[in-house]
Amino acid sequence: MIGVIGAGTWGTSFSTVIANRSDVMLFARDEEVVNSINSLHENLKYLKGIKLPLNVFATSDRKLISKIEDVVFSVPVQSIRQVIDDFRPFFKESVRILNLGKGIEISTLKRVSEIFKELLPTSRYSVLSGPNFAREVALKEFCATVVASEHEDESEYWQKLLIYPYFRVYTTDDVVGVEISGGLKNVIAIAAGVVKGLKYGDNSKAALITRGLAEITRLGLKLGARQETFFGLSGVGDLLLSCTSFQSRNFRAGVLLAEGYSLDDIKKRLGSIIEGIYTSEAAFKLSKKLGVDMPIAQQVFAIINKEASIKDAIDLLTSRKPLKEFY
Ligand SMILES: NC(=O)C1=CN([C@@H]2O[C@H](COP(=O)(O)OP(=O)(O)OC[C@H]3O[C@@H](n4cnc5c(N)ncnc54)[C@H](O)[C@@H]3O)[C@@H](O)[C@H]2O)C=CC1
Ligand SMILES: O=C(CO)COP(=O)(O)O
Repeated sequence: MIGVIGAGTWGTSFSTVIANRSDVMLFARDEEVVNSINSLHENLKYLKGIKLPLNVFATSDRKLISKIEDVVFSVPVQSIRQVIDDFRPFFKESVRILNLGKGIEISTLKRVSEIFKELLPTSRYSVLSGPNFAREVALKEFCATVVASEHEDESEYWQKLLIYPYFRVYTTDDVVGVEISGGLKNVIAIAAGVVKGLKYGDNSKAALITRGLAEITRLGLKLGARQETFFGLSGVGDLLLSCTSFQSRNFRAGVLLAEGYSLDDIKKRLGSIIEGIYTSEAAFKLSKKLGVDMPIAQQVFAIINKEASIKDAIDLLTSRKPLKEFY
């Protein structure tokens, strides 16, 4: 039995992948979600219209995690600290963790691996990230993804468990690179949505994605990541996906910002987490702290923080001083 904490869109969809090889216990905090999964085999709140395999069960009883060795975390990054705390009394000491969340904690500027190291130092941590829209995965459309762990046997454990003809899993030991690329792509996806909402052309879109990748890579390298990771599935793969598709909530949030909707309205309309809103603040703070030039992320945060209008932000980005392409 594998445990999945967070029965939102991705946690529910990901359970269908695990269910190819193992029973799944989904931990939800919302009784309505528990009941709909157990009685209808469908998560009506987060993944309506998708029938779940019969070996996916749900519960709100945290104590049941004490019987489980392998735990997948699929909760928004700003809530992870709280959720670890809630479950901590019940975890096995050497619990194996696979994190699916994409982002950076604003209050500490920590990546998720660092939060786990702080709160559950004896756990065995891996992170999975890549171009994987939840609904397409649940529909078993082919995709690829990457699992990163500092310990090869851990990433290979998850690879063996999850890989399936429609779900191709690669491994790497570059945890920093996968966490930074997966988290930061959401910020650039908001900017890409703004560009789309303003009806800019395809040249603008390509420029934004490429320069977005350049600044994500600069931050990653400063934190010790490897350059090649940014050309991989969690890097350019997920960035392309999220910057070009209305399936991305971050992209849609950007479109709605450009159309003049307030942040509160956008959150209500989309109804599930828009990680880039929060990661833009963490990126802004990290870029200042580390002295890394991240002009697009900084302007996304300025728009979200109401320090700049969209017009001001674009004026500032397009009138920057001439630069070498890589610096
Ligand atoms: N939806 C997608 O296609 C993908 C999402 N992700 C990432 O996975 C993470 C989760 O995303 P989604 O499932 O889409 O979000 P969601 O908004 O659909 O679901 C979030 C889930 O976390 C739970 N949650 C939130 N705060 C909590 C708290 N304090 N305590 C307990 N539970 C809490 C919610 O009840 C809900 O079940 C995000 O970091 C997202 O970027 C990654 C790949 C694909
Ligand atoms: O991370 C994702 C796909 O890989 C999901 O993107 P959004 O959070 O923008 O919907």
